[in-house]
Amino acid sequence: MSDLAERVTAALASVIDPEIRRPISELDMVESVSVDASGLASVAIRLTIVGCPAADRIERDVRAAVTGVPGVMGVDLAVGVMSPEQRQALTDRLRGGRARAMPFGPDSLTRVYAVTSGKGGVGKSTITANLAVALAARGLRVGLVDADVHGFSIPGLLGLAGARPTRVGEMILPPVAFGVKTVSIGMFLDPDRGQGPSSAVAWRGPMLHRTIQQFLTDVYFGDLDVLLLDLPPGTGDIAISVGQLLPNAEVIVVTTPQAAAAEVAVRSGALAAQTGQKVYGVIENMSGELFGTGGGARVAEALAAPLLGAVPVSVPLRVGGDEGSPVVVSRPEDPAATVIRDIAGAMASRPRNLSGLRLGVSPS
Ligand SMILES: Nc1ncnc2c1ncn2[C@@H]1O[C@H](COP(=O)(O)OP(=O)(O)OP(=O)(O)O)[C@@H](O)[C@H]1O
Repeated sequence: MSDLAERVTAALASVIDPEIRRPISELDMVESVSVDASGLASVAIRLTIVGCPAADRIERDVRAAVTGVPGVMGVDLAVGVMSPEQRQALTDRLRGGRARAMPFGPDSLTRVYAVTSGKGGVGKSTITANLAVALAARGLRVGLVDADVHGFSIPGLLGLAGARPTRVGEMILPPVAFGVKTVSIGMFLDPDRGQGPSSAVAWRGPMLHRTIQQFLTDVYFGDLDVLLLDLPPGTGDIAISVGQLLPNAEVIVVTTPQAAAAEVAVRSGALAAQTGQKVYGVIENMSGELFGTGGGARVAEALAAPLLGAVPVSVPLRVGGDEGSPVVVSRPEDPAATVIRDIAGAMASRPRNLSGLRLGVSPS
């Protein structure tokens, strides 16, 4: 290969597949590169699937990268598609040669947080989405699984309403918003077959268990620093499934300040202990004049866990959710955003998960 062709190949390493988030050169997507005497670069790339939604972007980025190499006078770009065998080889490689297995078990370095609440409407999904975005804004690699079958509010909160994951073979590539790789049961419902959020409520035990397991196994998150799960409120099947599938997950309990809410929140936090999970902490939401304060502290005390913060009632937080523009990035100075960013700061400062390497030293 000529020097110039080598430089073109090196430049292609700067083109990142926007879904898989790795350089296309690492993904076997660069088929061939040559440069003729006149400086015309002929580049052939192959996309993972036909109709790849990222195709335009990849093409544009390839052209820009190649044109930017000094000495290149023009680009002749051929775009093809991987064969099923090539695709299989790629998905095998992305999995690190492992068989289909759940990558977030006890020996993974990813910190897994399951966010739960005693009842609906306390702002659990809003807090989870903002925490995820705040963590990603700090440079962490963040995944978010919306397992709230009664709500599916995460896609809307992140501006991903209507987004669909891309499938590469049996691998599912999650849409990314605000740096957060996001997957929701809502993304797999087929409205043409009458499936929608209301029909999903009828899903019970085994099917939900399989779905969560599939999310955790088949969705390609890559190496994550943090995985957040938005659980349905209460102590239902999903919470139990997550407890079984991810005994290493730490639980975050969201509650409002009122006594009744606090009581049920304690119950959902206590479930964590039964499945061997730890409660990382409690977040009081909608704290302040309107609803009072104290629920969070009571729940924290009952669960022997810290109160991570009290998020005040905030119009920008709600509006940001309605508009799919999380307040932690759109209005970071908002008081609710500040509290959530502080909680994310504390989470981000924890080392990677070393629960597999317990030293027998209690932190308290
Ligand atoms: N601190 C807050 N200030 C003002 N509005 C808030 C606050 N937190 C959440 N909300 C609003 O409360 C409503 C419920 O929030 P959200 O959907 O996040 O609750 P949830 O606990 O996840 O509910 P469910 O589990 O039933 O889906 C939303 O309209 C949201 O914008």
